[in-house]
Amino acid sequence: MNLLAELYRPSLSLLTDLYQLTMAYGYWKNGLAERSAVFHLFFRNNPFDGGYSIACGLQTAIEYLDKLRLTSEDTSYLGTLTGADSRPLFDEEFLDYLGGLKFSLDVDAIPEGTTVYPHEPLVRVRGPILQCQLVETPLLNLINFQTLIATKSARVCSAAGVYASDTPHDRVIEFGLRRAQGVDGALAASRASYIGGCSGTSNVLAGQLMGIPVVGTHAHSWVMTFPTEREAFDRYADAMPNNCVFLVDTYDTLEGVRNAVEVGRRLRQSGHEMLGVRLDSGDLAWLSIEARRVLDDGGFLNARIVASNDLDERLIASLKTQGARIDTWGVGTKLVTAFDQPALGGVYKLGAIQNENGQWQHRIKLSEQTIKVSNPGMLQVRRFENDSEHRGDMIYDELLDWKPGDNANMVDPADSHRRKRFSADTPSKDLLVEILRGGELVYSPPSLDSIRERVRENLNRTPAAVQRFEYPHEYPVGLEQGLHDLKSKMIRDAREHS
Ligand SMILES: Nc1ncnc2c1ncn2[C@@H]1O[C@H](COP(=O)(O)OP(=O)(O)OP(=O)(O)O)[C@@H](O)[C@H]1O
Ligand SMILES: O=P(O)(O)OC[C@H]1O[C@H](OP(=O)(O)OP(=O)(O)O)[C@H](O)[C@@H]1O
Ligand SMILES: O=C(O)c1cccnc1
Repeated sequence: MNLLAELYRPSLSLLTDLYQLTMAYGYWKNGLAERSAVFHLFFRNNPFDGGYSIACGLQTAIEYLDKLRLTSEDTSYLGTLTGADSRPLFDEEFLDYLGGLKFSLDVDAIPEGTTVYPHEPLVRVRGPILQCQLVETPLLNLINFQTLIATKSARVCSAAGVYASDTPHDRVIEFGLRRAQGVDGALAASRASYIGGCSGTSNVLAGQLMGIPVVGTHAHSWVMTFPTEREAFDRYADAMPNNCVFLVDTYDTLEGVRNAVEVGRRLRQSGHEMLGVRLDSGDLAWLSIEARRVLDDGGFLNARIVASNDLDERLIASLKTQGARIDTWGVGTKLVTAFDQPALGGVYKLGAIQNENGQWQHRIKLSEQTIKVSNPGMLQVRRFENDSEHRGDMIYDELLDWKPGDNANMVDPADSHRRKRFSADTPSKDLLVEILRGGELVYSPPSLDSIRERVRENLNRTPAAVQRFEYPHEYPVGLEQGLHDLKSKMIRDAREHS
């Protein structure tokens, strides 16, 4: 199933910023359109003041790249755009060139579900510079948002105990559709939330399009429709005996749990089991403890306690430490809108460009802040590990001499005095894998469930100190020594000549 193609049946090729097209025109006019370049997509800070992020959005990016070509409707529209003198922005010959363009990019990327860190290229795009430029904005759009939400989801799910071996029973359900940022925001958030560890979504279209399990209880309006809460639960049980999670807080929460127990007994007599109750207001810690007692005393030891109401990872962690007996967490607004940090600041920077003789030339973007200076080269990430944990990631340049299997010496990009060494026999692997070659897909996209499994494996191998919410330990990410030396020289040269 191709989510983007389903949602946007017409071409998505103009889903880009106009400046990508103005530059494309400039490259073409100057005879540079086919000049090879390499760009990297990366972010500079983990979201939510956290210690890690979860790569996400690649499959949607592949769907976009795979279908990429400009239709005659696209080029006709571009032909209507005019400049300050009211003349066309683009000439006909250029529009014909765009219309005939067969995208031929090489794309490498870190698979979805992998833990990733600041400065690491999540996606590397190589090929004619005009093409690299046109895909910048949509790649950022797709990867930034889904990476942000998958990271939020992983944090929420970790807090809820989804990844802990002693609480395998705990679940998080994504309830965000009603408060998400539009239709695509909601669907992309459902996908990324599922990847981050949620067990299901309330969004039925996400279920239909992507096979995400759909889950639903009932609203206060159901209870308010009937003269009494007891009658509302009875009528619901009659209608849906196989899906009974009763919302118990419309009038008096514990009275609501007692009503649920009564209706649950009646359900049992007809051969059905009440699934649980939902709490949606009040002191969720105290009410869940009391609700557990009422359910257990009533003989409903397996009935689940679902809680919702503006939850996020910090509130869930606090409720856990208060001894809350909640085992299913319904999380909406704060998950799908990434409420406390609504955007990931991923960027896309040029690393190298070929000269007219086909030789690669490194490029760098300077900044007042050293940490914001881009990394030159054709970058790859090497992850070093031991039997149980990831130990550090080294960004290296495939155009330089260092090769996998050499001793590794990496330098902290924020502080060149901080270094880390890994001997040649330390187990390690490259994180970026081949996705497209010459515009053709060479990657077998994994299922959503295997991406979820990758998140679990990666978090299991990420040090606990890196995963904690308060002042997380900084996971070591460094530049390979040769790359660090080249970058330092380029900074010195650029500053001398500016
Ligand atoms: N034990 C608790 N510790 C910390 N925060 C809690 C606890 N119980 C509930 N909360 C949170 O406190 C916030 C306020 O909840 P409360 O039900 O009092 O207000 P409300 O949502 O405005 O209620 P109502 O829906 O009845 O208007 C919610 O975000 C809720 O998740
Ligand atoms: O709080 P969130 O994390 O965003 O989770 C979704 C919320 O949406 C519903 O409330 P709403 O008041 O919209 O409808 P209701 O009448 O079903 O409670 C639900 O009861 C949750 O409280
Ligand atoms: O099924 C639910 O309980 C639900 C669905 C959407 C939003 N809030 C709750």
